[in-house]
Amino acid sequence: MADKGYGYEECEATADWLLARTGVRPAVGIVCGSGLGGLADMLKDQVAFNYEDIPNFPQSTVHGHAGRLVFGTLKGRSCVCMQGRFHLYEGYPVQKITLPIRIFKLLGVDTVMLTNAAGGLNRDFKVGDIMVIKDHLNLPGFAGVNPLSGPNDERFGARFPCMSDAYDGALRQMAMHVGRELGYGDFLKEGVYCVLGGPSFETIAESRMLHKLGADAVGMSTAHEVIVARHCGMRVLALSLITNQAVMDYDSEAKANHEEVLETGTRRAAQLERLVSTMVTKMELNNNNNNYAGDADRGTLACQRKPQ
Ligand SMILES: O=P(O)(O)O[C@H]1O[C@H](CO)[C@@H](O)[C@H]1O
Ligand code: HPA
Repeated sequence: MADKGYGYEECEATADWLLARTGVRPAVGIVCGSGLGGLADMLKDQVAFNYEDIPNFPQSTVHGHAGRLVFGTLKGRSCVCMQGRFHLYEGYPVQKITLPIRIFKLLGVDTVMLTNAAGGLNRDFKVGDIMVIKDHLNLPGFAGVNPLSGPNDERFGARFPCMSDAYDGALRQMAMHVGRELGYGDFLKEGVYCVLGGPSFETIAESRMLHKLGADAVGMSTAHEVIVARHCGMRVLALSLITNQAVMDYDSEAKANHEEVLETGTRRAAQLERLVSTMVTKMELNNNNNNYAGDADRGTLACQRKPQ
């Protein structure tokens, strides 16, 4: 594994390289979805690195993914933010696109907040809705494309990690609560995200099938990152911005396109940023009073056995 460029030693070398260049010790790691890179601009006292300068890091190739790793503070809490993520369709192995999540872990992150742009499959969803992800369907995983494939390194986590608790219940509850408090009740939803390999958008038959399988939204990211984050014991919150309706009628004239995805991102960016930043504030407060203590640790202990 190590010779492929995404083993423990590579992650450690990258984490050490970053830690030597910033005093920020992040507790929260944020991943920005397509068109949602403005989240990184919320960080104060920034120390930023271009992906091309970071050893072992993949390069962003997708419009709407700037390719910068930004350290800083959000309402006083130390964070690191990926302004741009990697996708299977960019040609990287799934282990490489999720490498930054393992680097988050080695930087000291314990909570990962992921965002993405997704197509709505649930007919009750509208463009502009924010969906708190409660579960996922990993379709590439059905074909053996799983970031944990290959030798397992116990320093990250167990061979067979549990995924029934992938999306932290307390954080989801907090997102719904904070969202309603911010007045987002009308466009805040909960649902199941389905990841596909992309880059082609879905056919009508595929969208209908995914909906029948129980997916509320479809995209080309996130689930792999979640699997890796949970494998190494971080707790996870993930939010989808419904940027377009998946086309499900043969009469429809609509055509999915990346420009619409980015436009919707721009329109809802401020609200999404506010939701994320308010949550970070509350998490900090609740570290003291435990109201929103995540269930990740319990889940991890239940699911992972330490090497004997
Ligand atoms: O999941 P993010 O990175 O937000 O991007 C989504 O937007 C792109 C399609 O427009 C795809 O890459 C899809 O996964
Ligand atoms: N399908 C897949 N990925 C997406 C979509 C979609 O409709 N919208 C944004 N990302």
